[in-house]
Amino acid sequence: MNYQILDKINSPDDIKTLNTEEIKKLCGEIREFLIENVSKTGGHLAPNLGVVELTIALHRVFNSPIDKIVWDVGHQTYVHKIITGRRKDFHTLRKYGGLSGFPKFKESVHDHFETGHSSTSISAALGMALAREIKGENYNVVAVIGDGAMTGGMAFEALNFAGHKQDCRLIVVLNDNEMSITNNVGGLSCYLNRLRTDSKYTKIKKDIQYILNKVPAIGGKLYKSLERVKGSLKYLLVAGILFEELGFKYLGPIDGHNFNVVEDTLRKAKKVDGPVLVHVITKKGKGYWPAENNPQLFHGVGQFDKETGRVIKGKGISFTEVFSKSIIKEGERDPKIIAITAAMAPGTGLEEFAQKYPQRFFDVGIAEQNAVTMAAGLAKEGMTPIFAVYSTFLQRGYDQILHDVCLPNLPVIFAIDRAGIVGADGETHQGIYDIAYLRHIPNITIISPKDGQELRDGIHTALTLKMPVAIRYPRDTVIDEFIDYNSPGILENKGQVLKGGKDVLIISTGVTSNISLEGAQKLLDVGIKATVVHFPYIKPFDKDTLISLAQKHRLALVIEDHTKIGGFGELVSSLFIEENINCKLLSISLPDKFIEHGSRKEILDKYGISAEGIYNKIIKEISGVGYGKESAIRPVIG
Ligand SMILES: Cc1ncc(C[n+]2csc(CCOP(=O)(O)OP(=O)(O)O)c2C)c(N)n1
Ligand SMILES: CC(=O)[C@@H](O)[C@H](O)COP(=O)(O)O
Ligand SMILES: [Mg+2]
Repeated sequence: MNYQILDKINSPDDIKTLNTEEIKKLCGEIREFLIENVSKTGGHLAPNLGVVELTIALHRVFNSPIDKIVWDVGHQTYVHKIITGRRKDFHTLRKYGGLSGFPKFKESVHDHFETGHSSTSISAALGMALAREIKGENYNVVAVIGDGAMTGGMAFEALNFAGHKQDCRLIVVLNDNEMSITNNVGGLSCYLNRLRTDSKYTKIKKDIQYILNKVPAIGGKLYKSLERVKGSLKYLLVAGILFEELGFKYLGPIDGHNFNVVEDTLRKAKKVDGPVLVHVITKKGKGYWPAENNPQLFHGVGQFDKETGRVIKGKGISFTEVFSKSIIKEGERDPKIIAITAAMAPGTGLEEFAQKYPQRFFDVGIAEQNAVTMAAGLAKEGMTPIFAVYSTFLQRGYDQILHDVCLPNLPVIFAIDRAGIVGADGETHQGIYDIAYLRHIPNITIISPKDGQELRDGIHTALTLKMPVAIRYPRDTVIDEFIDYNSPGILENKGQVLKGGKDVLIISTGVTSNISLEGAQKLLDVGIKATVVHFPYIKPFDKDTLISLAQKHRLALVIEDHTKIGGFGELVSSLFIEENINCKLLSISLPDKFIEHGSRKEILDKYGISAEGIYNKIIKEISGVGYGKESAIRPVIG
């Protein structure tokens, strides 16, 4: 597709010379380009449609890469990427080996801070601005943060300190579209809403001015006192008083789609000698009616038909859907069950529970630390809280899990979705550290179901244990056709032999046990009989089953969709050593590096977490040294 203006834009300098008409045209072309491309690749369409004018204005007013623009979350940087020379690669967005959906140093000098988790931009920008002061350099640092991200605690930690540093120029642009993924929540959101809509300040100011104009003869004292009242209004009603009191000069609220107003206000902010916050009002999904009408659906969307806006649905039932149905059933059974989300109700499957039990559902905003300790408080008072959260985002609440839940042994359930490789979101979102960050905490139980029924039973079991329990499951579909939601069983903490063999023992947990079975089948095709054992609990761990099976084999393989360090494999290998098991143990897990984006299957295959990977690992071992004619497994191939 050809674009009259966009085709000429290869760097931020190319937009600095455009006139207002050309900019308007460019905004339309960028929206067209986004819809066209994201309809094919999937991605964060609505957030990006909402920041077209803002992004262009930022790159016209500020001079990246000398000036530093730091985005919050970073899911709304597609326009930034288009302007900074990456348009030609947009067909590779979120694809293996292609453009990331988030800022990456390796992609561009204009990506000034890497991100993917919320509420970090002000802290990062503040650090960069302080460095500038210390080095005696002179450039602008701008944080661009959404109203959802502003509900994250660390944003306030940063505002608190930045506002105090009156000698440190920092520009914070608050992109307020009234949305997080769902409608934004909390007192801040209500306050921002008042700022958006409250014309009380301007009305009263006009009324006083009317009096002053109409009755100039009222003379000295009264006139002066009215003047003072008008002046002090600023402290009673001034828009942005919250930010002003924290030490920020507040500019706004302004229409984030009126390009000239945005550019003029950013130029004003640039001149402020100290911290300044620019409050920009935008519409999430602007310019594409399906996204404007449903910004939640188009926040992070799969492939869709751009003519109709119909999203192309994947096949099968997801683990999230199983959780969603399970929590409803448990909620019917136990009125003490409370569901908590940190701004992720749709992704974690809590929307139906929220509709059915609004009094027992809490969306705390992007505030995982608060979610964990609030759950601890609920549990302390006899409730049964379940915090549904992505593995990667639960990392934010580590200290609270340890100190506020597990140390006092309070019965909080962590429904950990997106555990394992997530795919397109890449490094910042992979759920591959939770075994490592949870298993060493005393009192915690970790359940790792292999299919939908085990997830259903695991949730029910967790609720009966009355102790801290984490249940981890992937961004994937379940393999079982029928799941009995009505009469869940108790998921026993016992290793399950899924397939009997004698030549090699394959050890796994969670959905990876299904891969183990596939690997065993590939080995059987060449005459190697593998035993497959699945452990539905990671902690406490059924070591008796492991030991008794390991003692009957000369070769074993442990496989997991988790980082090697601190993972399930290390648990198994430590037991082999402790129990002096005379069986060689191989392992397949993720290496000690950040794992790139691509589809979940592509990434699992790349790192050998697959039937192929199991087959190759075992065959290589058998065909290698030490398996001569006396070995338990004679080379059966080659
Ligand atoms: C710590 C953390 N928790 C949750 C998320 C998931 N998440 C990504 S974007 C988003 C909403 C962001 O809202 P806002 O900052 O207003 O940006 P908008 O999408 O409205 O432009 C959430 C909750 C995250 N990225 N990081
Ligand atoms: C940007 C962000 O953090 C979320 O939008 C995340 O991308 C959602 O992930 P899922 O698509 O797995 O729900
Ligand atoms: Mg928002």
